[in-house]
Amino acid sequence: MFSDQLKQQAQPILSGILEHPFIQGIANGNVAPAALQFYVQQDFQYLNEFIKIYGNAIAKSNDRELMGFFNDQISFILNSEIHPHHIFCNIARINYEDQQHATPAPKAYLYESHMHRAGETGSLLNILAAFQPCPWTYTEIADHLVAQGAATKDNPFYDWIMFYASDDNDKSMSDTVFAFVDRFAKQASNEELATASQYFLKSCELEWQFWEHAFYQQDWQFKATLDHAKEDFKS
Ligand SMILES: Cc1ncc(C[n+]2csc(CCO)c2C)c(N)n1
Repeated sequence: MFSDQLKQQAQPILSGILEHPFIQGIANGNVAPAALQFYVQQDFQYLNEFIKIYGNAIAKSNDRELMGFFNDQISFILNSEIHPHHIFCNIARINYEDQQHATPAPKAYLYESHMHRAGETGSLLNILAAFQPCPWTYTEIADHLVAQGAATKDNPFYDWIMFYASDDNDKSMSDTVFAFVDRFAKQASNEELATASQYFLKSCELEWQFWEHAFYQQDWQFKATLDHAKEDFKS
């Protein structure tokens, strides 16, 4: 199946994510507050873009099942994804509302642009492939942390891990997306599959880059220039 092929192709990137110092920090309950804060600031912006991309995806969908799926994703982001953000904010001792006005940093900007670009191709296969690493890598991260015994009650990230860990009784969100991907892949040419695979793998790398830029707080070199320019237009 195409989804199995995608997972296999992405293995080196997935290993890189699981070994990333940010994820290791979650495993041992110790991540620098500055990294958590940068993550929440950037993720808030990233998820806003995600909602718009899902909205566009609904406009391209022709069946109610897919429309319902995208609708569920939007609801999930609006109503549930705030929970893991609150966990990071509590650990970093920062106020969530204060983190919601950041300028997207270069890596987040690239990831958001990549998603929009997938949308612009007009192909639901490309859109689903580009967005799949979002639920997939998070489920893999959480399940990996549970399997390595990191989800203990004394770990401050316990609730974060359990939020994303897959539930035995429930088909995970990630499996649902892979099922849609396979459905569209059946009607696709080899060339279309190759394109979708590139969208998928680049999003996987951008997931890695997202942890990386938060861990090291990588921002625009001339961020002060950007921010000063914003001030110039404030009345
Ligand atoms: C950079 C980044 N990637 C993935 C997620 C996790 N996530 C966001 S929405 C969603 C459900 C799928 O629509 C999941 C699992 C995140 N918060 N930030």
